[in-house]
Amino acid sequence: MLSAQLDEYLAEMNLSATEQQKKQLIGFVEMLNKWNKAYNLTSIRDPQQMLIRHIMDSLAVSPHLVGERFIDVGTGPGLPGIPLAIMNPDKTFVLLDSLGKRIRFQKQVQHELGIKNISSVESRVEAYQPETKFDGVLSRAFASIEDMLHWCHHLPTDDGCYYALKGQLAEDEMEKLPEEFEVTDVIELKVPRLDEQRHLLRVIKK
Ligand SMILES: C[S@@+](CC[C@H](N)C(=O)[O-])C[C@H]1O[C@@H](n2cnc3c(N)ncnc32)[C@H](O)[C@@H]1O
Repeated sequence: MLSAQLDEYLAEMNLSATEQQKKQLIGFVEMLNKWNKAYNLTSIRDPQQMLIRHIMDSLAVSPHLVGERFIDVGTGPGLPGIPLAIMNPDKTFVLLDSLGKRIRFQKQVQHELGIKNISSVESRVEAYQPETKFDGVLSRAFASIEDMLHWCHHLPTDDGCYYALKGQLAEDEMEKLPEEFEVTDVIELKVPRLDEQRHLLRVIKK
C-alpha cells in the first residue's frame, strides 16, 4: 500500500529512486510509526500521512540542493535530513538536535536501514563547533529565519547558503532579515496530495 503510493508520488515529483532507496524511505516511515508512541517523534499518527507530510515534503527540497556537505538543524527525528540523505547518496548530512531521544532514534534508523551518509549530533545548534563547515544549512519547522541565521551563522562555508523549508510565506519574517543576508530564491514547492502552501527559501550572506 505505502509502496504503491510512494511510486505514484515520486513519479508526480519527477524523482527516480532505486528499489533500495524506496525500501529505505518506507522503512523510515515504519520506524517513525513504531517508535512514535514511546519517543513522541511526530504529531502525525497515520503512516500514509507521514509519507506525504514528512517524506514527500522533505524530498521536494532535493532538486534544489547545491553542494555536497549539509547540516539539518533542529532535525527532530531526521526531517528533512534522512529522506534527503537516502535520495542523495553522493551528499553527506549531519543531523543535529538538542534532544537525546531524537538522536537515539536517528542512530537506530541509520543502523537498521544502513544509511551511510548521515551522522547524528546531540547539541544545541549555537554550541556546535564543526571541524569542517557546510555547503548548506537546512531547517524545517525549527525557528524564524531571523533566529535561524542568528544561531547558525558559524556553520556555512563562505559561499555556503541556508535553506529554510516554510509553509505560507511570512513577509514580516523576510523583512526582519539582518542586512548582511539576502534571500536569493523563494521556491514554491509542490507536494503530492498536500493542499497547503510550501516554500523553500534560499538565503546567502552578502
Ligand atoms: C518542531 S521540531 C521540528 C523537527 C523536524 N525538523 C521536522 O520538521 O519535523 C523542532 C526541533 O528543533 C529542536 N531544537 C529546538 N531548538 C534547538 C536548538 N537551539 N538547537 C538544536 N535543536 C533545537 C527540538 O528539539 C525539535 O526536535
